[in-house]
Amino acid sequence: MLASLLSLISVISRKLTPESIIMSAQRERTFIAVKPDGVQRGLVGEIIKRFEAKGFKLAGMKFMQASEELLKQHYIDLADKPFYPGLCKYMSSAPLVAMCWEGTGVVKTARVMMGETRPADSKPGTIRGDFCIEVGRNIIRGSDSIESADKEIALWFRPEELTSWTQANDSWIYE
Ligand SMILES: Nc1ncnc2c1ncn2[C@@H]1O[C@H](COP(=O)(O)OP(=O)(O)OP(=O)(O)O)[C@@H](O)[C@H]1O
Repeated sequence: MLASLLSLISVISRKLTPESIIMSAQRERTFIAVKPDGVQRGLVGEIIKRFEAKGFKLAGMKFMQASEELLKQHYIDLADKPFYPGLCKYMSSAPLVAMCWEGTGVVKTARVMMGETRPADSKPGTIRGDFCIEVGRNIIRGSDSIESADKEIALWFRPEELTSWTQANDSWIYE
């Protein structure tokens, strides 16, 4: 009886540490997609490996062929660019992997890990710096701000498709 009571107190106190409450309030998420060229070149595992090794948590993932309408919505801020129609058509032409990653500073850090839009400007060690040479086939997409991340995650995922790392179970709570 005493042992169960102590165990219950231990579980409650682990769940309600000030750190876990702060992490829950500060949870940051970003939208990442391995583009059709990244999927076709077999780079999905490599990209997931880099994000996991860095310490980010995968909160959602789907392998899908997106509609051109979804891509037009996703890239709406680029609607006046000459490459916009081709970009939306290409991105919807074959399966991609849409992901939601979570962790402190994930929006900014993911952009650093990706490299620059133009592969030629991307340093070795970044995803685009290591694996591609064409701007129109630059393997990966990542949200450029917390506001875009929120919009993009809502566009690509239903809430029930995302795991909440701070609530799922004991071993998933950040400490
Ligand atoms: N000049 C260009 N010609 C062809 N495609 C381009 C050009 N500039 C950008 N793109 C494509 O459009 C995508 C979106 O452009 P954006 O300026 O938002 O770059 P990004 O934020 O680095 O990339 P992404 O949005 O894919 O994460 C680029 O990743 C690239 O694939």
